[in-house]
Amino acid sequence: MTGSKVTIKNGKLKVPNDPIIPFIEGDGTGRDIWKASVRVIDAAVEKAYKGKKKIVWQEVLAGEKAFNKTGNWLPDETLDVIRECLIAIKGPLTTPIGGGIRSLNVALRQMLDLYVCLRPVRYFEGVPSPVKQPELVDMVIFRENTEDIYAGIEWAGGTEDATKVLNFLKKNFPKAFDKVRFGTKDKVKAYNKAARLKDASADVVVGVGIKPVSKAGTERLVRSAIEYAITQKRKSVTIVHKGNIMKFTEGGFRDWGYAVAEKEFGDQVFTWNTYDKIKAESGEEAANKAQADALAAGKILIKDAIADIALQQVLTRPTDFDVIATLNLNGDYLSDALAAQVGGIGIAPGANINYVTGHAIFEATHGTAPKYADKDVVNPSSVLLSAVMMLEYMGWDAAAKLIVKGIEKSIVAKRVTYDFERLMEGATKLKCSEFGDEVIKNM
Ligand SMILES: NC(=O)C1=CN([C@@H]2O[C@H](COP(=O)(O)OP(=O)(O)OC[C@H]3O[C@@H](n4cnc5c(N)ncnc54)[C@H](OP(=O)(O)O)[C@@H]3O)[C@@H](O)[C@H]2O)C=CC1
Ligand SMILES: O=C(O)CCC(=O)C(=O)O
Ligand SMILES: [Mg+2]
Repeated sequence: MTGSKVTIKNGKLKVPNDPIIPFIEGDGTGRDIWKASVRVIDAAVEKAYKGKKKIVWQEVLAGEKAFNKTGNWLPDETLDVIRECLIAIKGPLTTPIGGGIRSLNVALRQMLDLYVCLRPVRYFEGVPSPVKQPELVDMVIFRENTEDIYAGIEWAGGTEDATKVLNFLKKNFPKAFDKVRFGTKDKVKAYNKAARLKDASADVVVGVGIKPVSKAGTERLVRSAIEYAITQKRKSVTIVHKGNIMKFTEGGFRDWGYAVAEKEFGDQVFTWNTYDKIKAESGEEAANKAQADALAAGKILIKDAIADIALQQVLTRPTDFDVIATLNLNGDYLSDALAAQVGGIGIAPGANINYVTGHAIFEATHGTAPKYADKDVVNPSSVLLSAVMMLEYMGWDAAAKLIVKGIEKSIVAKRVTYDFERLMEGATKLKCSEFGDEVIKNM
């Protein structure tokens, strides 16, 4: 195989003119999207650099294609190649619900310790939206990508392991165990009797999960979000959490987040913690003035919001949100919900990054959309914009800009895939591959 590897030295990426970039095609619609996208990426690089730069694609297997060819859902070789080459791009991979294999997407993020799931959400002119002013939406989600529910510590209800965990709780943390509503036969029986249920089974079947959230894991995520806000000249970082209910995981995330902001970024930021302190000591007016002065001086505002109200306010007051730092599950919900405001999941890109090792896998926010698989109809823009993020990460901004230009012009001309066409008046419906052609034409 020709091509050279991307390397990293002293935290700086070195990208050759012929970088080997591993790609995973993906399951379901991943197949359609990849075919359309790779042509667009190659065309943009060719147009921007006239043959001086060229990506050398190397297919690596994961998901159904890997299983069918090798009997392994995620072959070691795939990990080895991505580890070596640093930067990769992937399509979505199917995860069964309830049982079966655990998520391969999550496995890749875990194994390469890609702790930031970066999902920018911005409006493109002409995109159909259910909100009145979608152009006000410009947010960047930093979603923690290795802890919380992604740690995957769960035991299936009714198994020996779940019983062991429940017995451990019963013995060591009796008060906590008491809160497990149907954790004993007596509780199940008493309820069934009171409810006069015919099936008076007293089986104890409780699925148990543990959600770890660490100080170190929180700090590296929030640090990355603040560094991004500073370098990209953003106005605020909002820590989104559910710390009122889960005090030591989500609440810990909030507190450690504020602490790392104050300790490591000192006079570059102004936090709501500081605001509260000034308010307690000198009153509200003084606190308001301190905050206004700090923002006028270009400091980044570090604030927080509880997750449920945050989901409402990103919709009703989008300008209050800029960079968002949040835990895994909140970030998962937020990224799909926010995508809806700016045209939907068909135009929602993302990246999974470890800023220390330089490893990064770029991928759309959406999944495999199985009902559309192999029909050549879905919108490839999420993967195309993920490729834009990848090219920017590589420092190939000129090629990135061409893809954005191509997408923008295609949307303004109302030549779009089904997801946009069904919401736009007078639009022409294009297939996934035809939209790819249109973007190339418009670059
Ligand atoms: N990173 C990854 O690899 C991810 C994988 N998944 C996996 O994908 C599978 C399917 O998940 P599901 O919950 O159905 O979510 P999906 O994101 O796959 O699809 C949900 C809906 O979103 C719309 N959609 C998705 N992709 C596109 C696109 N490219 N263009 C236009 N519209 C699109 C379609 O809406 P409509 O019906 O309105 O046309 C589709 O029915 C599951 O196995 C899940 O685990 C899920 C998320 C991420
Ligand atoms: O891995 C999966 O199947 C789902 C992942 C997901 O929803 C996401 O990354 O947003
Ligand atoms: Mg998701």
